[in-house]
Amino acid sequence: MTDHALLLVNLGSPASTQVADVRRYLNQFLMDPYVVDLPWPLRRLLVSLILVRRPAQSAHAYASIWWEQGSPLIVLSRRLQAAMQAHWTQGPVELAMRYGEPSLDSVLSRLAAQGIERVTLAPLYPQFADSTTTTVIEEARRVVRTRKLPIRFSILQPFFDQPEYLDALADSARPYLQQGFDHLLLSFHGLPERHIRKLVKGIDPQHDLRSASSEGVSDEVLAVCYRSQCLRTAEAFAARMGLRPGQWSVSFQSRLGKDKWIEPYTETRLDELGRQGVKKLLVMCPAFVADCIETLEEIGDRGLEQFQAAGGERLELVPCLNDHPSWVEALNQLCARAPQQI
Ligand SMILES: C=CC1=C(C)c2cc3[nH]c(cc4nc(cc5[nH]c(cc1n2)c(C)c5CCC(=O)O)C(CCC(=O)O)=C4C)c(C)c3C=C
Ligand SMILES: [Fe+2]
Ligand SMILES: [Fe+2]
Repeated sequence: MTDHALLLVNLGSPASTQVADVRRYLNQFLMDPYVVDLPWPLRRLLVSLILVRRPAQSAHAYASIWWEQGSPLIVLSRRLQAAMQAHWTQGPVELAMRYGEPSLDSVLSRLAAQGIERVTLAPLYPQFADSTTTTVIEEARRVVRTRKLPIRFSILQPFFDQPEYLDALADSARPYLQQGFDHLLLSFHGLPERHIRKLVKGIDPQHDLRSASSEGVSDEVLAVCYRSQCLRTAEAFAARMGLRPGQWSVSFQSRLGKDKWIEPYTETRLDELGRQGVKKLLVMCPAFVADCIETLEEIGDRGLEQFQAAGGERLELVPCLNDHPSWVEALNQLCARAPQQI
């Protein structure tokens, strides 16, 4: 059978580091109601305000990490796509981005024109959030509906606690941990607390968004609570690596706007760790499967400066899974058991 495609989907990047391209990308990204979850008039107003200064700042940041072949996120995702093709024998392996190019619309239309009727859709996010997983699935469904494409989906489920993903994380990080370190910080992308509260309120309105551990969280809450899923990933990783309590901690990065985001903030932890006398800090970012502006610039550049200003000496960024062979194998196994949608 060669008519069953695998479609990897990541977030996407601006077309270039030009301010106009960054503004176009940020506008598409932030006007997504799953990302800025306000009614349209308020969303339009808030995003327009963000677009006054942010595009120039972000363009500068993108320019500092951009590669000759393009955005690291896209280049690394292409490498993963190429590596996956050797494992996925049921049909083509394609890559789409939720924002920017290649769009879900263009890739799904091309697959349908080639006669592909089954697609395993793989949102490349280990932990579930409406602003990442849900928006990919809904956009893919919208394209199929509006273009009347004869495509049926299987969908890769969030894999934050799956042994294949955790083993791949352990394999890719092990050489860095073996070199020795004073502390390991697992920095996940943040999320406004409101995004989680609205999902858990019908299940457990008292769910604690400050807890230090995912222990005792019910399966129902765990299924929708991004923060608990991040904690669960970190705890399982620490157990696999035999880390002692106090040797590692979790934080959340990339806060945007004035809303309350999930804590502790990575910025705060970098200051604390530097002041507490940590000299060699390892940072890994398990919410990202590919290195991107958030890992390379926010942690690798700005995070390092901040850590050193607080008294730290070395900050080593553990690369994301990218196209690590263990991850390629793991992703193939996870995708092979993705449930078919009705
Ligand atoms: C890993 C999961 C991610 C979640 C959850 C997420 C939520 C989220 N992000 C923003 C705002 C921005 N994120 C930006 C970059 C970015 N975000 C993710 C992943 C998640 N985002 C990735 C992989 C990237 C990198 C893109 C790249 O091209 O390298 C940016 C753009 C960069 C910048 O200007 O800082 C913004 C803005 C919100 C508001 C949000 C949840 C509500
Ligand atoms: Fe983001
Ligand atoms: Fe960021």
